[in-house]
Amino acid sequence: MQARQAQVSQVVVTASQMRDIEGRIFAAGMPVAALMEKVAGLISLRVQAVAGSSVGIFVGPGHNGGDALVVARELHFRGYEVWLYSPFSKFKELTSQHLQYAQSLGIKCYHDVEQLPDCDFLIDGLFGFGLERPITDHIAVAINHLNQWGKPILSIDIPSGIHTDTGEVLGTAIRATHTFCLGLWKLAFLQDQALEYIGKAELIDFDIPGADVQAVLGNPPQIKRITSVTALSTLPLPRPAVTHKYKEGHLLLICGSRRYAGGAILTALGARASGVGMLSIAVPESLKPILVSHLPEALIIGCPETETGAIAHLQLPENTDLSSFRAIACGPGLTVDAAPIFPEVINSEISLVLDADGLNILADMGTIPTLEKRQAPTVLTPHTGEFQRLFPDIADPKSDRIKAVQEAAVQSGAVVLLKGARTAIANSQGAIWVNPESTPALARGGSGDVLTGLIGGLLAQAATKEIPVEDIVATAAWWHSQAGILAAQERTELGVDAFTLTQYLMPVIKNLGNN
Ligand SMILES: NC(=O)C1=CN([C@@H]2O[C@H](COP(=O)(O)OP(=O)(O)OC[C@H]3O[C@@H](n4cnc5c(N)ncnc54)[C@H](O)[C@@H]3O)[C@@H](O)[C@H]2O)[C@@H](O)CC1
Ligand SMILES: [K+]
Repeated sequence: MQARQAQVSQVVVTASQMRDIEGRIFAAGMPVAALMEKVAGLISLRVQAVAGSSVGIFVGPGHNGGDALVVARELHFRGYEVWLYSPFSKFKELTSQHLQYAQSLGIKCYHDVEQLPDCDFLIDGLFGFGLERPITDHIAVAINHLNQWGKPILSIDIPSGIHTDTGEVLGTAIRATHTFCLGLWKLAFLQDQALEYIGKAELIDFDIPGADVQAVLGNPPQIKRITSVTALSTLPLPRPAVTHKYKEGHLLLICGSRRYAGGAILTALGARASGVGMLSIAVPESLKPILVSHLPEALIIGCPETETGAIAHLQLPENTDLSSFRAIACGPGLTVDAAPIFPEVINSEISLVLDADGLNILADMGTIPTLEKRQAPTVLTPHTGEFQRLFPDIADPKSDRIKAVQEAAVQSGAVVLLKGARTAIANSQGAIWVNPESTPALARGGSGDVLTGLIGGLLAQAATKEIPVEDIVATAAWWHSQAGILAAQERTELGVDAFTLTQYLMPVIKNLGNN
């Protein structure tokens, strides 16, 4: 049972994949009406957990409307006052039958939204994954009207008007306070632009057979949600009983400038929290004392600096070159004046994480031709603005972030992590991880630096193991956001400065009982 839940919670589908999965279930003999009855029964149980005794239910022409009508009937029998609103005159057959039966029970159906009586909450069953074109005319007017009521709205499957795959608003959309996603997570639930319409999201598992999911999505599926199970499986825990510091990875950070000393410290604290065996930090010479005072365990490499206080060139200790390290993380606080060190960094033959000014310098050099020279794995961690500078020829990440990050990874050969409310990570084969939980508390200067250090530290520890780089990057993204969530729970969303965030990384893992 738990294994099934763990599997279902990782799965993400598009509308067409959901339709194919549904088609297989029906072809195998499950009656359509029986499935609707089962699913809507589960929804009505969840609805009853919401306060209120009178409900307005919006009914669409397809099976989303059919679900809504079964819920209406169930709530009616449970003693709720139920009113229906439907602007349609034609319905799919099953939906039409449910409407007829609901009306025979005395449940009123209004065609004009203005006639719908005042009620405690609303249920949206206008459109599900069958929405195929923008909502216009009187339906759009009605949706805008309902949004202004200020009542809780519970959407069935997806808020009506949201594109199931891209999360775009097609014309207009219901702003739900709560959405019950049916069967499997739809892609829109992982697209930033849909989040403010979805409200609190909940999956209603209705026992879709794993074989049907696998037959349609493949094994492993191309898009996966990161969960605590997937994240923990790649963490370097437990450590082997016999080991030593170099076996647990040696990470080189290249970061900081006279102007941005804090970025170097935060990156280093993120790396420290990863548990990495050895940490070396290359900074401009003048930053050395402050780094030493914050990270007494690290080896601080003071480098000659430019007039502006950036690293002028990498001056590694004697008998050391870049191949002495297992991974490099480079960028936070560097300023673009550190560009002259880049050819050496890019030519290194170990895993490389680039962030912040590291990405800006890469964009100036030309992302794709520059990365072609690299043999070892590269990880890029842009936010939307950096992404657009790195990949000016790729479709706007604002309209479909998941497609954009996928294209960027395929074209560049790098593992690309696109930061956002739902951070997405893609590899060069187009496989994607999306982080399904985060907090706006992390929208704060310096939290990205912490992530860069954390990714670098985990990569350095994993360098000799056969864990795909994108899995490690996904784990770091999950860990980082869970620390933000935990910190926000204890300190509010205003209390999660980047330093505080570093202090919550360990408790996340400890809470899971895996120390
Ligand atoms: N996938 C599954 O396994 C299950 C699906 N069920 C429900 O079925 C839904 C999908 O049902 P349908 O395929 O019937 O699709 P929908 O109910 O989402 O809507 C499709 C209907 O809306 C019309 N339509 C689409 N866009 C429109 C627009 N912009 N303006 C006006 N009309 C528009 C179409 O012509 C069609 O009649 C799911 O979202 C879910 O609620 C559940 O009943 C049971 C299980
Ligand atoms: K809906």
